[in-house]
Amino acid sequence: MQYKTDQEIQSENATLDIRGLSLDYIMQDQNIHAVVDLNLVARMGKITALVGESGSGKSTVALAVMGIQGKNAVVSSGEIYLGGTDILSMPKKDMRSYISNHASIIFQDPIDSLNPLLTVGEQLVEAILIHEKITKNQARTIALNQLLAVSLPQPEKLMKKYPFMLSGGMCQRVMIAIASVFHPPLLIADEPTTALDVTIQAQILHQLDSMRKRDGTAILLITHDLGVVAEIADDVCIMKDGHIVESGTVDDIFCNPQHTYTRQLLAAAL
Ligand SMILES: Nc1ncnc2c1ncn2[C@@H]1O[C@H](COP(=O)(O)OP(=O)(O)OP(=O)(O)O)[C@@H](O)[C@H]1O
Ligand code: NI
Repeated sequence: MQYKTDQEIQSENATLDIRGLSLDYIMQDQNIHAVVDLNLVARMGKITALVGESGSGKSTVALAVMGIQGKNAVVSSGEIYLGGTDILSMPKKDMRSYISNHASIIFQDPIDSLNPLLTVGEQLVEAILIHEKITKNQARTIALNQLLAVSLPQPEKLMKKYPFMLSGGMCQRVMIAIASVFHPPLLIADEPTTALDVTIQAQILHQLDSMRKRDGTAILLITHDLGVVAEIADDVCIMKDGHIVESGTVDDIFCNPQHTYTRQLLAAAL
């Protein structure tokens, strides 16, 4: 019998498996080492929280996985396995469509993420038609169901509305509906509730959790909020200055933190 290494065991069920990723932003007078030799796994049907102070490199990781990092970003080493394939080794043109079939991202500011000139219905139908060869009417039916799935009432009316007519919480639900329309194996949520009222935050997190349960989506949740992490995450990665300083299950991190920085974060959150 062959024994598996820790890395192999960790990689099983890994929808996202980042190995040794280093990414620099090239600036005129200096290079910023935004991500340094980073390893991170997001598992199917689980929520992995990526936590760290502002500027530690969390969003850079998210953008790199989506292939939408800034033009001045250079990956100097590492692999990003998405659904088992290293996206960094793909030709650029294949990479874009591969990523869009495997991953979605939602951001902090849902209103900015929607197109102000199109109705909710038009944007949802458009997103559906990108992924499925069906008629507009069929796409409309799916769109209505998607809105119901994120607990938005009166979806018929909502389809005709423009983003500015909705609250921030409703916009974020619409974003989740759009992001989950093709049941992506991976959803990245980059501080999805930071801009929302506390009461709405819990509802949005609940939507992400039901997506994980319903579709088996692996969710990478970027957040500052350790309370949210304790409540909803399965795994946690603690990031500082471009490095993952510690990772483990929620129990590992909260009950038995190894790194000084993790202890400081926990102490600050009490
Ligand atoms: N396009 C860019 N060009 C140059 N530097 C950048 C660029 N984007 C980000 N940075 C720098 O890279 C580092 C990591 O930024 P990043 O946005 O990934 O951090 P973050 O952890 O998401 O922070 P926050 O919690 O504030 O969102 C920071 O020093 C930031 O200033
Ligand atoms: Ni960020």
